[in-house]
Amino acid sequence: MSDTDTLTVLHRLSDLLKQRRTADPEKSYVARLYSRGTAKIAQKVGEEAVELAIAAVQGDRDDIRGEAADLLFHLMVLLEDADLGLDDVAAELAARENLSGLEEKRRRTP
Ligand SMILES: N=c1c2ncn([C@@H]3O[C@H](COP(=O)(O)OP(=O)(O)OP(=O)(O)O)[C@@H](O)[C@H]3O)c2ncn1[C@@H]1O[C@H](COP(=O)(O)O)[C@@H](O)[C@H]1O
Repeated sequence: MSDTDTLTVLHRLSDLLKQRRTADPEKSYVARLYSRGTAKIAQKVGEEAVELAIAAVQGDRDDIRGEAADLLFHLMVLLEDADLGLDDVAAELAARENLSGLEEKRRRTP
């Protein structure tokens, strides 16, 4: 696998986000986010999601790519802050395989 392979990049970032838990907030953006707390991290995820949504509507693919990276990065910080990782999310998605979203909604709605 190459250094830019999708899963390799995500795992490398995931490992870095773990290491940053004990880093100096003066020297690391991620450590600063952790030190500002869960509400601040959640706020950043919300902001980045809105920025991505706006980029999607405007339709500039470079902007969409950049904003999607910002959102994914901050989402991974949020997961690490919650003691969760991409593996947990992948397991959730795997459990949903073979069940259509429409069928899931039908089962949920009385
Ligand atoms: N992928 C990213 C990444 N993407 C975006 N960002 C930062 O996210 C910030 C978002 O910009 P904003 O203006 O919204 O942030 P802000 O001004 O601090 O926000 P407010 O506090 O004012 O709300 C910018 O500072 C970006 O540089 C990232 N910072 C770090 N990483 C990765 O995380 C690693 C560890 O980073 P450090 O912890 O800083 O060493 C890096 O090596 C990168 O791999």
